Amino acid sequence: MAAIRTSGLTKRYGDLTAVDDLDLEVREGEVFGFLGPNGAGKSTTINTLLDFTRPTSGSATVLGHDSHEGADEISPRVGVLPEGFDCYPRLTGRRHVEFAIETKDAADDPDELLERVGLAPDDRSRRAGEYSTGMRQRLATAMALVGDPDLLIMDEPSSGLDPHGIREMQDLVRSEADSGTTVFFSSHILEHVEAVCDRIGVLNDGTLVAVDTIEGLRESIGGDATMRLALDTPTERAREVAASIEGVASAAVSGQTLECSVVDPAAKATVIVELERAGATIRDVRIEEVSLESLFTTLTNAGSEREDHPGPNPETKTDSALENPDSEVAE
Ligand SMILES: Nc1ncnc2c1ncn2[C@@H]1O[C@H](COP(=O)(O)OP(=O)(O)OP(=O)(O)O)[C@@H](O)[C@H]1O
Repeated sequence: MAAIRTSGLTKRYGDLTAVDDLDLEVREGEVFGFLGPNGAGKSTTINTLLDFTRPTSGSATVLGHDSHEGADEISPRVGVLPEGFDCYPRLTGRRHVEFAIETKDAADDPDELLERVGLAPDDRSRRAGEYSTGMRQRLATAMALVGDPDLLIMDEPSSGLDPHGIREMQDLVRSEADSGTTVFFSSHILEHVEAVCDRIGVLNDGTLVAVDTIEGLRESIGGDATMRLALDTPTERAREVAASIEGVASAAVSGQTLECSVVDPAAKATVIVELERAGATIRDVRIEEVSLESLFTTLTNAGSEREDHPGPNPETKTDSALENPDSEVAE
């Protein structure tokens, strides 16, 4: 069963079509990133799933129930992190979570949830009106986790968080998914999406323009990666070895660097292994992937069409495998 399924979902506001004939499936247990430029229709879609707004036509099911008819069945099983969470300024953070627990008739320990989202014990007893934006976001996340939901719907979960908080949010999303929760979240921050999502859907002007894994999108758009290997002595033999590897489209020597255009991600490790086997000494490896920003720009034409919201810079992302132990080659 799909955790979320929309079919022909359409929402119009007068002449404006915010969501246009959307067919979307989010599988149980996956982390699904919902991307799109400002005004693409992400929040409208989420509001429809949560029955905050009714579609003009089409329908949506959430956890197997119609989003409107089955709202009472859906609501206790869904945790929601809304965009721009409004707190009760006079109530403490802990009281907010206690309130969510009472409302859902759940048996959670508020401090355990607040601990999970990194809200310090002292802060839990402070009035939420005194909270920073990031603290409010952590509080809203704790409230979304109440009742161990089967589905988490998060609108911009990284909003207002510092880099440490963003990392914690990513860990939390992954650990929720590992325990079987489906996570559906919208974001503009592409590197966060890339870090946690199993699949992404890209919405543009209310229309779904792509659904795939990030690797799948890279492949379908034809994004080759470029490997730059700094060698002690970049010989013609080294170039030939690299060029003969399946998945390497071309190889060229420039100064001390051997540059390979790689069409199959698996070929990157082979290039290193085969060059070393051929006696080459590799000093450094740099890999430039087609960045998610670049994919996003290609899919949404964000740069050319929306002068009010300029598109992200379609530059490639550079990783040095030797400097960054998390990069693909080092794994
Ligand atoms: N209540 C409303 N009345 C009229 N138009 C609306 C309403 N809500 C949304 N819209 C319009 O629908 C379109 C989609 O808006 P929506 O908020 O769903 O986009 P979004 O993808 O979530 O954008 P953002 O990334 O900026 O949050 C926009 O053009 C917006 O102005």
